[in-house]
Amino acid sequence: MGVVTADRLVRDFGGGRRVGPVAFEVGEGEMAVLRGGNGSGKSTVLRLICGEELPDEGEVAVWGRRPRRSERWFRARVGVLDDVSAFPDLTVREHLMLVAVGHGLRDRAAARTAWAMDACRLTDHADVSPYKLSRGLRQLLGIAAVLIPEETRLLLLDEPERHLDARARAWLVDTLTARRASGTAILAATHSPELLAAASTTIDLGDPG
Ligand SMILES: Nc1ncnc2c1ncn2[C@@H]1O[C@H](COP(=O)(O)OP(=O)(O)OP(=O)(O)O)[C@@H](O)[C@H]1O
Repeated sequence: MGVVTADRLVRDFGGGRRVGPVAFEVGEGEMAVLRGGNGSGKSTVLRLICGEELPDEGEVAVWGRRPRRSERWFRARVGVLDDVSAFPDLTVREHLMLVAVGHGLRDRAAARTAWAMDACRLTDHADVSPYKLSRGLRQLLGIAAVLIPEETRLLLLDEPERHLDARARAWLVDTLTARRASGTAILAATHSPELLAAASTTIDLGDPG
């Protein structure tokens, strides 16, 4: 069974704005990328896979079940990176601790948080508000939060490379490749040539013109 199965998915916003049909499967240890011009539907497909939107045609399944991001079962297994939002009165460290504790890491939460801050170049910014970070560092905070839970078996990433410099983009590819090697499935919407080159599968949504 694939981790993600999308069967003839269509999302119709009306007025000729229609995404799909698109069909694909992502299996364990695969890194699939959604490629396409601006407005081609990459973010929409990711929202369909999260269950944040429902398809107008076709079907989507995650481990054979209808996805619902609001369900605990889904959140325990699936890491989702989209627009990074934060609590203004919590520090970077406190955000990541919240994620770690929320994912049941308890006595390992502090160590895992320290690991994620180090991996994502956030250690020097541990005690500041996310809103004081540069856009690239705030993006790295979102990536750190997605990487913290170790039990996550599927990562859904909407333009993870956004605002990252060349060094961080190279690090991102290495990190996702390592995560993949441990069996995690990855589906990313991207414009990044580095991620496109590293992917095992490319899902092309074309160019809406
Ligand atoms: N909530 C919505 N209501 C109406 N139209 C929408 C909505 N969300 C997306 N669309 C339309 O669906 C199409 C696909 O948008 P989407 O954001 O999925 O594209 P994308 O490939 O992620 O683009 P980009 O590369 O610019 O981020 C666009 O025409 C967009 O205007």
